[in-house]
Amino acid sequence: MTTNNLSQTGDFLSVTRANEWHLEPFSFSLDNGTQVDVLDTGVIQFTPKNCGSKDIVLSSAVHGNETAPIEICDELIKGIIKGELSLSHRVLFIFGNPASINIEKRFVEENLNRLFCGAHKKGEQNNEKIRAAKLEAYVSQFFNAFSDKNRKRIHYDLHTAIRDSKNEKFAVYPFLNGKPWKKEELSFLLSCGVNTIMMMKSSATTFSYFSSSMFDADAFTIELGKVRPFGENDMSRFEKAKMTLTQLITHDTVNYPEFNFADFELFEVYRTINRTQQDFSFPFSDSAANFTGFAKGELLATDGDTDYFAEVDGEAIIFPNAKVALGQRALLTVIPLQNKTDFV
Ligand SMILES: O=C(O)CCC(=O)N[C@@H](CCC(=O)O)C(=O)O
Ligand SMILES: [Zn+2]
Repeated sequence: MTTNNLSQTGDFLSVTRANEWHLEPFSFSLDNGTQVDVLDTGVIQFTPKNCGSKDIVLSSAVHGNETAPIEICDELIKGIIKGELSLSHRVLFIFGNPASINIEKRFVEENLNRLFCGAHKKGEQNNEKIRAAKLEAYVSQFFNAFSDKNRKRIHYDLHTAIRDSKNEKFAVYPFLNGKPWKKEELSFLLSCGVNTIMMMKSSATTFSYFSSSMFDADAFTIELGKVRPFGENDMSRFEKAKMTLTQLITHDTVNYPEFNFADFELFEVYRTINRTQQDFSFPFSDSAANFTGFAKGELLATDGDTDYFAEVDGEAIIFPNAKVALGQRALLTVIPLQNKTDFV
């Protein structure tokens, strides 16, 4: 696959995989007048003739082995380039870490999703840190291109989880620094088949927190299912998400069914447990699913000489990973959201 026939095939994923860390920018336009700007490997910007009212970033492959979201975005990009989908808004697609797609791993040297908000500047440089800096720049130019305060900025960072989850699809709502959560965004997520939302309580160096905090974008990390290799995803399980994303980018406005708290399971982070010692372990097996609750007093994790016990009944585990780098998050725990008044 060469870059020359991208305009015929729409196969930007293959172009991206053939150019792991860098691709010279190039542009072309579609018969319907949409401008296509390839900004780098994995980064493609679509500007329809009428720019609409939304600036939408859809990222996948921030972790290379999370293939279902890559397949969804690949299909959307192909549909747009082939003229089967007609955009109503500006859209920036990002395949975050192409080299990690090729090795079918979460990352090459370092977890890209811990390197945003300037974290890439710290310590010895590597390809993932350089990539994080570039992705920040592409997203910044995309959101800053229009100064109109009425435009709606959106960033959905699409992932799949390493473990099974009791609630198969769930979203991380980045910490909003005191601003209220948006019912309309939750209705969008529900339409994607995501009824479980985790409200974060502190800043992070994730991609979604970057767009949320720097650009006031409605941004989420969305976990659409479980990590599986290409070819092993049951794409019917992602149909609602794909259809809802298609509507989002091709319709001027989308009306979701009326918001109802009863349709959701809302959680708040109770605490974050970091791995600080080589000797870090969980008492539960690798098959323990996300959202498994523990009784007060049950052991949750051991970090060197420190044991962490559940402090409240029902404290539930999310993203347990004993192999993270020292200093990084090895476990989140959540409890049901206590205060449901802070919504608009
Ligand atoms: O299943 C897992 O352990 C990780 C799945 C994943 O990649 N989750 C994201 C969440 C990011 C956030 O907190 O917004 C991550 O860990 O980067
Ligand atoms: Zn991920």
